[in-house]
Amino acid sequence: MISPVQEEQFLVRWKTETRTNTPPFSWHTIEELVRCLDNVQAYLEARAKSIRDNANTRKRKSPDTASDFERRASPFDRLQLDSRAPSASRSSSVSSIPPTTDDTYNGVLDTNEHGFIFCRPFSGKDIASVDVRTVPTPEMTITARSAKVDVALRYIRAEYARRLDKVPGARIHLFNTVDATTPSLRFKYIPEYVLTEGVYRASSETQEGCQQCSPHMGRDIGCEYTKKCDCLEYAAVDESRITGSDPQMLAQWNDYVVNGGSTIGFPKKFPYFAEGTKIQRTGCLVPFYLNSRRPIYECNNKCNCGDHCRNKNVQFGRTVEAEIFKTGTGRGWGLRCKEDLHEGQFIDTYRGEIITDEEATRREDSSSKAKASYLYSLDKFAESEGIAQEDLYVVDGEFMGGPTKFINHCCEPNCRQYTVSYNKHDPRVYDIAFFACQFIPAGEELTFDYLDKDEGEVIDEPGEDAIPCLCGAAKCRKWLWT
Ligand SMILES: C[S@@+](CC[C@H](N)C(=O)[O-])C[C@H]1O[C@@H](n2cnc3c(N)ncnc32)[C@H](O)[C@@H]1O
Repeated sequence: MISPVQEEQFLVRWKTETRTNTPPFSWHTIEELVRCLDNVQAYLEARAKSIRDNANTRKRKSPDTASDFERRASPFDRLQLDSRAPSASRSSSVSSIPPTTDDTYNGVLDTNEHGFIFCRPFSGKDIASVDVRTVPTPEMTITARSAKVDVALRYIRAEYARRLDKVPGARIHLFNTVDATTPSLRFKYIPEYVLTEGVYRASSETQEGCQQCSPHMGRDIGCEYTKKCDCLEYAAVDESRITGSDPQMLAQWNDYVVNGGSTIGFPKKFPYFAEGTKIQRTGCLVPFYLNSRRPIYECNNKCNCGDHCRNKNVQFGRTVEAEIFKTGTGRGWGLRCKEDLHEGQFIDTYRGEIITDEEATRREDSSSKAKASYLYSLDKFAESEGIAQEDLYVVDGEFMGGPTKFINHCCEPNCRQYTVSYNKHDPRVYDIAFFACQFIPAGEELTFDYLDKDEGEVIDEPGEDAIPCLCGAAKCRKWLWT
């Protein structure tokens, strides 16, 4: 089912028996359109064919346009249809409609609490008139009557900017000197994950806070005695602090190395610099975590250490201003920050709908290969906790999420994503957080490696439909993923 968070409406222009300049229009939800899916499908296929037939005489759109991403966002791809559902070939033909030409918009309509923003069902003359009895709001009528493409694009830009203004945290800007397009309005900015059907977080009762710590344990940094902090129970052991000066601990450690068991009581590695220098900034990830794949366990609101504990960071969200910008290099939109970022600095989390593995497979099967770039499997603890593949959850950030959805891939990236957990007893729901893995000057595009393999891990040969990589790095692998 489509999430009801943002209901989309579609303007249908009805075909009449006789040609008319004032064809009847009416507004419908996708559920209503499904009832006449065969007609809609026939229309889309006819339209696709007509665009294909005319392709030679039309200006070819570069792949660096919004329509490429709009196309993938076909609501039909997201419909869970019952046994009368169209075949796979039907949904793939819907999602493979060629891009519209410059003077058209794909007719997707977005509604919000203020009413309708834009409509333009197809190329040709402006919509001459709309039957106001079938249009839900006066704003929609006015906009529909005056929806020239350039006007519409400005409406869309203004609406997108309005939505960005409402996103909590440091401001997000939109910048495009390449063309008049705006990222799709079919995207809802959400501050937290949205849990969909069949997805459950561990109950908050399972969340423990550290009880032996206090806000002031000498250095005013919260959980500074990492041997004591319960939140760091599963964190990496700081072996450099296990020495012969404490023979009992050394013996326990040697026993642990041979026999395994709990690491409670050993000193742990604190994830962030608690006190800074010019290079090692307070709050930035320490090199051990920066260069490893170890999960980061942050303190939480059940802890005794208080709000200012330095082991709380990602949970407070983005603090740097970000800018979504059109790359102009065939990679669509990208993301950058408006200030310098230090090595190990937290940028933002990845947000989206959390869906079951089964639902992720369904969405992948009914979408293009590029869909994979929005799906993150929450599988960090699968092996250690023995969680079967089908029981894992996946984050889908394509239609709901945050600005990190715009971070492009680079084979020599400047950011990396890390696992951050606030509830060590919940191995299926945790945060994916982006940190700068080197100094990043203001304005430089943020990138990470979509494959993110461990060093030495073998990467499969690219398949026939591998997406070519345009990162331009000296060591570019030439494709995004296999
Ligand atoms: C998660 S999205 C990133 C944001 C995207 N550029 C946009 O405009 O919405 C991933 C998609 O961006 C494009 N992309 C990202 N990195 C790329 C690269 N290095 N080369 C080519 N395309 C890239 C691909 O279309 C990919 O499927």
